[in-house]
Amino acid sequence: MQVSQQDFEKAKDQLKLLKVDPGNEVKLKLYALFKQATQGPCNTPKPGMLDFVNKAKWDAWNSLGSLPQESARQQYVDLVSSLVSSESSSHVKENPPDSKSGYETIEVFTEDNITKIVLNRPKMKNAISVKMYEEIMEALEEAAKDDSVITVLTGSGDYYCSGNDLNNFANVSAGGIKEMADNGAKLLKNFVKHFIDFPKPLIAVVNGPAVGISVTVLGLFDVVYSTDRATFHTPFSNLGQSPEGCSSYVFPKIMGLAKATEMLLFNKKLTAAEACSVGLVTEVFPDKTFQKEVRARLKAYASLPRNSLAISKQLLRSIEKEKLHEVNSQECACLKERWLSDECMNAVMSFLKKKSKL
Ligand SMILES: CCCCCC/C=C/C(=O)SCCNC(=O)CCNC(=O)[C@H](O)C(C)(C)COP(=O)(O)OP(=O)(O)OC[C@H]1O[C@@H](n2cnc3c(N)ncnc32)[C@H](O)[C@@H]1OP(=O)(O)O
Repeated sequence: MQVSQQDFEKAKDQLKLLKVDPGNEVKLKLYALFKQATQGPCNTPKPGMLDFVNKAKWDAWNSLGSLPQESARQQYVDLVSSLVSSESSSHVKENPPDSKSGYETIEVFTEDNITKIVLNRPKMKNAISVKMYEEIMEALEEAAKDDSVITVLTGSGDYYCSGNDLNNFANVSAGGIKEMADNGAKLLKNFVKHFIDFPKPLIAVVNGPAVGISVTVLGLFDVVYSTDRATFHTPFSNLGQSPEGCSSYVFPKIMGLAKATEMLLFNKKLTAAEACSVGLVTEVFPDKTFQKEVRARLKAYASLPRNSLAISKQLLRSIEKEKLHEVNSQECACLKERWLSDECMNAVMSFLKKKSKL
């Protein structure tokens, strides 16, 4: 049976209304089928090697070969309807009643004097997209001003956070790679600044593995609680990159130069127990009782006098603030250069290639 134009248009509209991100691989497939259905086989010139996004799209479309337009249309409609039905059968979590609305990539709510910021891209292991960097900064600004006593950062799903979303490097703007690196460095510097300057006690509730920038900024938190299931990994050298989040300064101070070197240069992944023994993590809890035990601690801390806590935090942190801003600037300047290097471009390209199974 042929798919009518009406069914095809309906599928297009349904796709726009999907709440759950179908993932890059599926998005590429949908793109390719749509192009094939509307324009026939791929006949445009192949984009350049470094134009990651358009190259991945071109490859996906080209891989459909001479698939008839009618079959592409059918496959497109089938794929959209399978996404719609899997979304309606999956549990799409509603925001809790007191949650602050308007965020796409995080959830924020305040309860018992605690503002909780939850990284909410569980299918992507809470990788930090550009949008998520921006939303976390906005949420921290709001939390700094609201009535809460303490602020908590945690992840949804099985991961705490898989670090920078490597797709951030795929969206090369018209200004080219240099402009992308400039913008990335500005964004990163501002992001880390929000942690350096945060005025209230900031607590990380590390609910699962943590990678990259989600690990490095832990040195700027006041307390880090972790499940025993978590690991702490900063694979910067694997990616041809260099440390950020002030870790080049804070990690050696916390754990000594040798341990910091193992992590930041040689990609050593720490277990939660190891991270605790070197002082990066404050306390580790069995995964089974993690949430319950941590909740009890947080509730107790949040009942302490607000101003006293904020003033004491300033006393503990203010001596280092200027130094931290300086380190942040240096790290971002260094990373900007790294992002333009062959070492980094090849590593990122290899991750994105594997992802889109090219
Ligand atoms: C604006 C620029 C600021 C830059 C700041 C500097 C920051 C530096 C860093 O943070 S460096 C660290 C970067 N992160 C990584 O290198 C991790 C990459 N991801 C992985 O290695 C793995 O995905 C994993 C070990 C985190 C999890 O592995 P696994 O359990 O096997 O799950 P999947 O790989 O299947 O993951 C599911 C899904 O999520 C995608 N994904 C996960 N993490 C990232 C990521 N960091 N960037 C992009 N995409 C990520 C993964 O590809 C899968 O997607 P798919 O379902 O295939 O579409």
